[in-house]
Amino acid sequence: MKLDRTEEHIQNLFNRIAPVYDQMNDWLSFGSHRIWKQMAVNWSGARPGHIGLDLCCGTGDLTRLLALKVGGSGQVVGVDFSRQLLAIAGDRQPPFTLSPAPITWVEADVLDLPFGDHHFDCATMGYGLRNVLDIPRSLKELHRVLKPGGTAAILDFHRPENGFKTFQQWYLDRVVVPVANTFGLKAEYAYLNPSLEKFPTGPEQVALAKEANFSRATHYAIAGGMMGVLVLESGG
Ligand SMILES: C/C(=C\Cc1cc(O)c2ccccc2c1O)CCC[C@H](C)CCC[C@H](C)CCCC(C)C
Ligand SMILES: C[S@@+](CC[C@H](N)C(=O)[O-])C[C@H]1O[C@@H](n2cnc3c(N)ncnc32)[C@H](O)[C@@H]1O
Repeated sequence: MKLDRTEEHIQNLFNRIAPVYDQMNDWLSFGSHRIWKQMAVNWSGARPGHIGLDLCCGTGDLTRLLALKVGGSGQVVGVDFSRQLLAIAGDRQPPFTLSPAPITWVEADVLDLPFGDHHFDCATMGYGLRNVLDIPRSLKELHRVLKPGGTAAILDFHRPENGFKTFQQWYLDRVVVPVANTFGLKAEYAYLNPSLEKFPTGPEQVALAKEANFSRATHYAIAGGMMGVLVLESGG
């Protein structure tokens, strides 16, 4: 399947799936995506009082988890260029809990962030890196806005090199796409499988992070290798 890769195409795709995005993720992963997102936030290095950034925040799942981590003395910014997903994020109340950090929602392109250099202590990016048009530029922007010693965790799909690869391909094509089709979103979800073919492997992501001047980069395969988390440190 040829990927029509323009920013406007990606933006429109996510604006179209916005009404069912969260529900589809919960149904199709049996809620497991929430565990994977919590793992990414736990690996992000976020601490109380930090200024945190969630890139490609969508409806704000990781943004709210980051807000819980940095707490009332911290701040969190969620960035996305899908106005429809951001609207859902802004409407959702954080889960009842003690003083999560205030969240600011920003509609912007993560390839051209509207923030100064070295502003954030920590960052997350959940299922965004595979969808940006320029992965090296996205990593360089992330490095630019992180403080020296800042940390980040990037969660996304991972193409396993084990028996789960066949299962993952089957599940995406034979379960995810037919369910999406019931909402008239067959093409939008059919994009998933081929997008994995082009996505850099864990070791390739580590190499790209080093080229973006991150001092430390480690990739952890999770969920049987069907997902992965790239953990970064921006260096002194
Ligand atoms: C939260 C998840 C995916 C987010 C996501 C990312 C994208 O790039 C998309 C592109 C186009 C349309 C939608 C998305 C999108 O939702 C991961 C969970 C949801 C997945 C749709 C389901 C993935 C299932 C795994 C391959 C296998 C799950 C095994 C299991 C626990 C039975
Ligand atoms: C699969 S969703 C992930 C949403 C959320 N992080 C989560 O884990 O559920 C991918 C998100 O990336 C956003 N996105 C893709 N490219 C972007 C870009 N260049 N700038 C800002 N947002 C972008 C899309 O609008 C979409 O909200």
